[in-house]
Amino acid sequence: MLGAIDYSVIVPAYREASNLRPLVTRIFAALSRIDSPVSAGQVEIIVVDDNSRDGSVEVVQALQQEGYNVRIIVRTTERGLSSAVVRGFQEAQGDNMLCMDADLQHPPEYVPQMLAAMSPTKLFVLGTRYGSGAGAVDEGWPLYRRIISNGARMLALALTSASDPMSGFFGIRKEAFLKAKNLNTSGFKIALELLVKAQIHSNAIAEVPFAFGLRTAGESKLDSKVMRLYLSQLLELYWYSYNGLIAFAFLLFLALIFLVWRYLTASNEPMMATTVQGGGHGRGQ
Ligand SMILES: Nc1nc2c(ncn2[C@@H]2O[C@H](COP(=O)(O)OP(=O)(O)O[C@H]3O[C@H](CO)[C@@H](O)[C@H](O)[C@@H]3O)[C@@H](O)[C@H]2O)c(=O)[nH]1
Repeated sequence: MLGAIDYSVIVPAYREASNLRPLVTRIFAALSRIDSPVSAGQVEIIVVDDNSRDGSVEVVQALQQEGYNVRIIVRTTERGLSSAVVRGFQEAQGDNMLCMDADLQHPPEYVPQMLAAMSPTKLFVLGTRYGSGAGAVDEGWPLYRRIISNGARMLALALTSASDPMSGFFGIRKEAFLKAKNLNTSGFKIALELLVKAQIHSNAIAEVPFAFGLRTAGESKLDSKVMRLYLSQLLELYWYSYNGLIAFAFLLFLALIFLVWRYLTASNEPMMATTVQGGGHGRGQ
């Protein structure tokens, strides 16, 4: 008979069929080690999949047959990373809830330590890619990815004392999650959203440095839409935290960045002669 589930690991997943088996088996192998502070029987894994139709359901069913405590929620009417995480938290049985990517960039071997770091006084655990003990964050990343990642992190520094609010490897206690109202789930950065809206103070955050792995299967969903969503989420959080004036200053700052970006990209574009026939749908400049 299964004992009480104290810990829930939520895995948002879109087209991650090839990563689910190694993810689940490695998590439970880590929990089964003699030195694990949390035992495997206390843990459930919930995969929240947005109708990938890539065999993910069958992989999870096979793992269930083998005795792993894992289930999959398939959403057919909703899409998006943050809303998938929130759905998983809503379904979780455990009072301690961890979120991690399916793609093995968040090492499954850190799961026991991350779970055990949560307590009634440590309401939030953050897997951080910065600080001592973390591997080189951006090793192997292309330059543009490094600039985006560091720029995004700096813009969030005024909202939280957490060292890596962009991280998707984090945990939250259920009582803190329930305190967060009006969550904006349209973007990718649900950890930042929860840190601000659940009003997590710095002394309630436990940080666990980890080495961010490289994705070896499947594809990243990071694109320019994700970045736009992040900027609008930041604006809303500045408004939420500081009210009008600073949010307005931040908006001006964003407008300035946009203008500089337009200027730089326009000066790199080749000169082209464009002929638009009458009635066309060209985006005139
Ligand atoms: N259900 C669902 N899952 C999604 C969706 N989009 C992405 N995911 C899942 O969310 C996880 C992260 O998505 P990636 O596409 O792998 O993200 P990334 O670009 O590698 O971004 C990583 O770095 C960020 C910090 O720079 C992190 O914030 C992010 O969580 C992730 O770790 C993966 O498990 C992916 O399958 C979606 O629309 N729906």
